[in-house]
Amino acid sequence: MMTSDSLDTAPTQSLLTVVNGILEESVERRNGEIPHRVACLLKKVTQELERRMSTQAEHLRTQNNLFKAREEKYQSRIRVLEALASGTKDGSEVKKIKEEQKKLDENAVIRLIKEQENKNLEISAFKIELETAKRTYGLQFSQLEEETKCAKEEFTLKAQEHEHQLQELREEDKNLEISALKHELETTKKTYEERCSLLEEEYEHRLEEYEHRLEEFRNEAERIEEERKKADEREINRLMKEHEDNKFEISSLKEELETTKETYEVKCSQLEELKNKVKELEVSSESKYQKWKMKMNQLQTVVEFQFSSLQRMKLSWESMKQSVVKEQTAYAEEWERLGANLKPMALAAANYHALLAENKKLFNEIQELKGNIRVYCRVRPFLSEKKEKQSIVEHIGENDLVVANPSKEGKDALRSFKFNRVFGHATTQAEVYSDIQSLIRSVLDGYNVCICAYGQTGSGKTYTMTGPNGATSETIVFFPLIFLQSLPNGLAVPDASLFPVKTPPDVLKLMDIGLKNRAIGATAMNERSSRSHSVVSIHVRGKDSKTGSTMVGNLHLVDLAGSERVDRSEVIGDRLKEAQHINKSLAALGDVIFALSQKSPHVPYRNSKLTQLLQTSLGGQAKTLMFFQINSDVSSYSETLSTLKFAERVAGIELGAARSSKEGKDVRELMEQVSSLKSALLAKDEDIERLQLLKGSNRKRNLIPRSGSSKHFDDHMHQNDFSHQYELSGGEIGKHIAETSGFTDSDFDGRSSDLSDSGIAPGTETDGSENSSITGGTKSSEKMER
Ligand SMILES: Nc1ncnc2c1ncn2[C@@H]1O[C@H](COP(=O)(O)OP(=O)(O)OP(=O)(O)O)[C@@H](O)[C@H]1O
Repeated sequence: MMTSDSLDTAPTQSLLTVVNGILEESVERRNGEIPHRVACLLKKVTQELERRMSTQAEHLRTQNNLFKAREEKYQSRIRVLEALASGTKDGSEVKKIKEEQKKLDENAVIRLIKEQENKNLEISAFKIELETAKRTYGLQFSQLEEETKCAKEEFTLKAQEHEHQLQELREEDKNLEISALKHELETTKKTYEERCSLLEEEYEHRLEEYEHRLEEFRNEAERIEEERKKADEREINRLMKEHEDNKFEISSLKEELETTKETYEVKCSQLEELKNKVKELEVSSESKYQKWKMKMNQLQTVVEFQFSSLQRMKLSWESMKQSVVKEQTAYAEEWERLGANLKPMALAAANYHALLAENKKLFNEIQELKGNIRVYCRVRPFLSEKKEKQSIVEHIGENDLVVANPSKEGKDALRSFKFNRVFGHATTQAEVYSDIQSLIRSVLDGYNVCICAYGQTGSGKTYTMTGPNGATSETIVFFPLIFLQSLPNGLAVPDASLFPVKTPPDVLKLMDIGLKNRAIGATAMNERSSRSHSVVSIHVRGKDSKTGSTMVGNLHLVDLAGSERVDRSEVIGDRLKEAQHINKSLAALGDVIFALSQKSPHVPYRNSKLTQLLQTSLGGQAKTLMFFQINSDVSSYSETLSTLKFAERVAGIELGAARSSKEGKDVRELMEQVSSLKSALLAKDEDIERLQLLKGSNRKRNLIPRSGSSKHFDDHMHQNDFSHQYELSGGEIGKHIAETSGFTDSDFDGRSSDLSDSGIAPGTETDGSENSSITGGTKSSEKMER
């Protein structure tokens, strides 16, 4: 391998020698009259060249060191790879990489040598050019020297000649001649000096040319050096990058090699294990083969035995087949019989739903006969802006709902209520109407019907009674009333007006006027809170042209003002007064309901105009339906609970069967029949009493006087009747009242024991109820009659 010193510094050295030669010559020339300036210039050039030469030598030494270091690294890498390759069977790959790397390195070195050679050629060309210039300059210089020498010799000869002539003239006319000679000498001297200056000028010119060319050489050398520097840098960068890549590749290869080595070792150990296992298996298979052979023999005996038993089974299967055929025919016959039996059952199942519907109808009829106020509960949906609110209503069934106390947890928090009907959040006005239309139509049959809405403020009473935008034929629940006629009535409400109506739109128009006149105000709980009760009474009178019977029916639509806690509705001033009035009248309604549910002899109807107005609906023979409206948001829990408790109490009121005002021929006949039956029954009762008394007189001494026996029997019946009533409705409801109004358990038990002591037969109860439905009277009124 060539060292960079011997390779790169040689042309610079030769250039320096040339320059030194020029310098020496210049110094010699200086002695022989070469100007001092040229010597200085040459010295400067030499110094510059020396400096550059040393810089280049330094640069080359650094590069050489770099190359050496790189070569050493490659060598060590190769050594590592060789070591790795010798340690594994896959060394061939590493060798291949090593060879590739070596080739790449060699190519790089060859390319560098080529570049170096090219640059050497360039430098030697410069050297030759410089030599030629030097030679030309030397020739010119020697020419000039020759010329100067000739001129000098000529000058010496001429001087000698003039000296000789001067000697001669000295003798003749020494002074004249001397002056002429002096003049000639001066002229010659002048010419010589002129020639000298010309030569000097030429020399200067040549020197300038030389300097210029030297400058050019210098620039060229700089350019070449710059290019070379750049090329070197590029090469170094590339090699560095390559080196980095190789380093990375080698490390990844090393890792791969490590993992391969590990896997190879694991595989080797596994192979060893497998080999051992194969050996073991070989040993065991031999013994197994012997065992299998034995088993085969055994199996053969078993198979032979099985075959013989199979033959036996075949025979028995044949006999079984025959018996199965017999069974199948019997089964088919049985199936046909079953089909015939199933038909009526299927028919019965088809009628089941119809029966269910009928059942419901009958239940409603019984309800009507019992005369309970119908209690409906409707849950108002969350208004759009409060959709995210938590609901206290846990369950809504057709007839029941469960509310949860938000301050309690678990089962203790839940409380269930049963009503005639419960309407959930999604119930529409149309659905409500379809449920109550038969009730409303009964107005046309001469019944008094009262529909009343009760609930806390903002719970949807007005919505239920009139629809979302007041009374319109699309939304109002009660619109399909037909053939309405007004009937004058002395109303207890002052300033109440009575208008004749003929068609449903007439009614709607009046209701609309009434709604507009109704006091409405905004409270914290309802933007359009009704601040008064609204009662719309529709009086209907009709006549059956066929039978000649007449009927008079009343429909009361009562939209109560909201019950409210003034602290929650945040009312003040007039609103507060309104709220107090509203609450007072509602409290009066509560008192009436309480008295009725307890069958109190005095019912305080006269405590408020509202209860006075509703007297015929609550205590008379009307059909009454009360909507209890509730809000299901958590903040309304206490109001909702008290509304539901109140509703529960209302459900316990027995009004007796509603009585129609229709009185036709058939009804009159029926009434007559009933009264004759009643008198017959009374005669029979007296007979029984008499017989009982006779029987008793035989056993006891103290005879009961005949005049008091009837009264005692009446009392007995009275007691039975009361107990019967209590059992039908009071027992169940009594419990609720006990919870809501401080009715104690002992009271309740006492009444229950009355009931058990009475010993009334179930037949008597049935007789009693049939009686009341025929006469249309209530149970209490029946008692009075007796
Ligand atoms: N079933 C329902 N579906 C949709 N919105 C309802 C329903 N019930 C009530 N609302 C709405 O709730 C708000 C309060 O209803 P409404 O005015 O009928 O209550 P209210 O019980 O009559 O109140 P107040 O006793 O204060 O007069 C109204 O905006 C009404 O439209």
